[in-house]
Amino acid sequence: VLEVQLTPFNILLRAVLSQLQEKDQYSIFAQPVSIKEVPDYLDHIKHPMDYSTMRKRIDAHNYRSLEEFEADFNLIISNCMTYNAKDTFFYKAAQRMQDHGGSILRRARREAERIG
Ligand SMILES: CCOC(=O)c1ccc2c(c1)NC(=O)[C@@H](C)N2
Repeated sequence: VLEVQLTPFNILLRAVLSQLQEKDQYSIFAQPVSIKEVPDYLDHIKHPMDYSTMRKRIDAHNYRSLEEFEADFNLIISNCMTYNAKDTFFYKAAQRMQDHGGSILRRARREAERIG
């Protein structure tokens, strides 16, 4: 059985990830971009990231700080804005996700300070 240690920090990260995913109403950030669907994606994007990969990193205790978690979130956004042109549905979705994420992460930072 996957023994995932439930530290307060890990519980916080999982809650923040769920709040971010709630804002991804079309689940375009939920899984790695499909190389079948987007064959040239890895020619442009050297560090792909998505929410399922972040969830794996939480369970593997790969995040030692909220900053490291935020860096992966920002990677999702920057990859999307790099690969997709400004007038696309995807680019606009990344802008909205960035706005929503900003306030979610600000609240999380205060909570992380509180639990120490
Ligand atoms: C089934 C077709 O799916 C896609 O082409 C596709 C699906 C999801 C995507 C994406 C493309 N591009 C992106 O930049 C990130 C944000 N998400």
